[in-house]
Amino acid sequence: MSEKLVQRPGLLTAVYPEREDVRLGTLDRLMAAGVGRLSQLFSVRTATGAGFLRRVGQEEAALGALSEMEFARARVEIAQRLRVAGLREDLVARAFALVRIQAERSLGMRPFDVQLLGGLGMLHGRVVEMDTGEGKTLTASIPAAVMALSAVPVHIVTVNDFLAERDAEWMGPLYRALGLSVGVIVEGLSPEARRAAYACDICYCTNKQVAFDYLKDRLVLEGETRPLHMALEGLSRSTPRRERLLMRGLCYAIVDEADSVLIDEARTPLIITRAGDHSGLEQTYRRAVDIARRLEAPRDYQLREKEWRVQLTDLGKARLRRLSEGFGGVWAAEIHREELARQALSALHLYHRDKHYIVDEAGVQIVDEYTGRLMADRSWERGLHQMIEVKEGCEITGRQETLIRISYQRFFRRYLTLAGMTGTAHEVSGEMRSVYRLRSKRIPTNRKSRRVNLGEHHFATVEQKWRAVLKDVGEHHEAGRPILIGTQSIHASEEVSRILTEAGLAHRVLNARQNADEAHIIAEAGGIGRITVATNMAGRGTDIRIDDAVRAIGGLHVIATGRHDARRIDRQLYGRCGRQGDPGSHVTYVSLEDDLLRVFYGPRLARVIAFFETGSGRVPRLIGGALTRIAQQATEMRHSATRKNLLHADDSLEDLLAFTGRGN
Ligand SMILES: Nc1ncnc2c1ncn2[C@@H]1O[C@H](COP(=O)(O)OP(=O)(O)OP(=O)(O)O)[C@@H](O)[C@H]1O
Repeated sequence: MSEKLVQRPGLLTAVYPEREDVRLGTLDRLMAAGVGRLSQLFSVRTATGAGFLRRVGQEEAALGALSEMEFARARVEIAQRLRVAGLREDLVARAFALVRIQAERSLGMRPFDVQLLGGLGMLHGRVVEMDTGEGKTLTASIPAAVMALSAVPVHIVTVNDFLAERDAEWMGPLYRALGLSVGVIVEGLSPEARRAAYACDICYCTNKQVAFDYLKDRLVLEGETRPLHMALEGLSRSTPRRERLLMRGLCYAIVDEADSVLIDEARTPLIITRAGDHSGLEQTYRRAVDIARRLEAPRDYQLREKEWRVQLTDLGKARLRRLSEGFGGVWAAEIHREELARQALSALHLYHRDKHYIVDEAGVQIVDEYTGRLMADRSWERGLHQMIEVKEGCEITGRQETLIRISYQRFFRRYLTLAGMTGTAHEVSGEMRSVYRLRSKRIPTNRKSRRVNLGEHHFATVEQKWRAVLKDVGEHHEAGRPILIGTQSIHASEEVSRILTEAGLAHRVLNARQNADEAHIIAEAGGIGRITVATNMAGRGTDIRIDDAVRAIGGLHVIATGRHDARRIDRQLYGRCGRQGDPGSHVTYVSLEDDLLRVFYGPRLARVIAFFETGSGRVPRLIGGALTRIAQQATEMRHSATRKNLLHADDSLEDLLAFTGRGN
């Protein structure tokens, strides 16, 4: 049994007893003064593991025997003591017991031992890895409640509005019964509503909303964070800046799907902008796309999909010069001219409609490659977005002027204590440690997993893959089992939908274009005979519940119709079945024409495809498996290396995908 140091949030409240004072500026100041170090001096040791569970068990027996009145009194007393003494082991164990009892009473779920251990890990500022479906939502509520009882403002950060709302509503009765308030921040809330939600003891939000609100607060503070200055201002002005702040600082956060937020999104800069002047630029974008359409591969340029860039050849450069002769302005300078051409060629040939973006009445909207969701107010930088708009014949949006920016990586490092949870941490635990100084902890499953892996099947062409998928669907559908078919893009989901319709199989589709009914589709996806086709949207966080009738015939069957660049994303999809010890199975179908393999191996693959194409197109497992594994692992390593480089070179942020927050 090991012993761990625990930060003592009691100190924070002791220094600033008025909780309203624990504000952004104050906290930055506290951090600068080295509160982290100070609190370690006062820190206490908490046993982990079996000893802790035993202690919670004893406290639970004592608290459980109390009358309702006595229980309420005990709750107030625990909170008071936590506020004064901080997270002392005996108090933490008592608080955990309190939350466990209350969760059973308010939610009908008694946290399992493994959930208590997960909660303890997060209280220690760890990223806990708990298998998909093990109940992370309930697990997070335990450290959240304990921190909140100790008067530390808590943010629970989820990956989308849907989950933020769902989790806040689901866990709400528990918090309220503990005397804690709970708020939720979603897109489109007014500043007043935001302020009210952040003022709650526990606030559910998305990574994007919370980071933008932080940026807005920084704009209000205009870099001024000295508490003395702010106090004076409070006396002298009728509307001091402090009143205009949205949050109460960055104290303790639990990041759900930590690998997605802290790793996949780490390099995304968040930017607050104001409309800039783009007169004149519009013509430039149109000309760039026009010229790019006249350039030909491979003579004038080469597409380097693997490195995600376009390279102009010498012939292409000369042609570009001739085609832009007489345009003057930016076109006269070789470096700008070529940059414009490369951007326009990327817009035309690297970014594909219904994969990287969709076009609807709002114009060009980016689709997140990991979550499959639309990112309504995100745009590509350096004119790329505008050039895609030209390509698609949409109205060109204005170029924005940057007011302030931050990356997720920098933002999350500003929390006094950061914790996280995910079903898939181990592939990126090293990265999490080096970038965020976050250690990860693996929590065992509550019950033995009954998820069956039916393996990976390889086919030469996409056509042949779809045929095999259809056969698989037919077999499992006949048995009555609900089926979830995971696809890599909106386009692929619609292709599968077409094939199923032709085969006369009723189904529902969930993708960024058809998401109005998301909650309803998910609620029904586990029913007998249901077929659901989805993009990665049905990956993380989606809880497909099944009943006893479905359990009896083998549970949910998940069909992955390709492999993602990152193995974690595949594992998230498989995790939709076999939850909480339920039965379930998953199977993967891959074709040598899939993007992952096509991009990695390039034209070399054509000969292999031709060799296996005859008949059913089946590729022997040894060959197909090796080809897929090598491509996936190498791609994953390349992404990881790119991320590391980017994090070290902040300047490169300019080149990347950007949010353009539209402020309030
Ligand atoms: N202690 C418990 N007792 C009974 N049911 C529980 C308990 N904890 C969780 N569950 C159930 O387990 C299911 C999965 O919970 P949840 O969606 O939080 O899992 P998850 O770990 O977040 O999954 P994912 O990794 O897929 O997001 C839910 O239906 C929930 O009701």
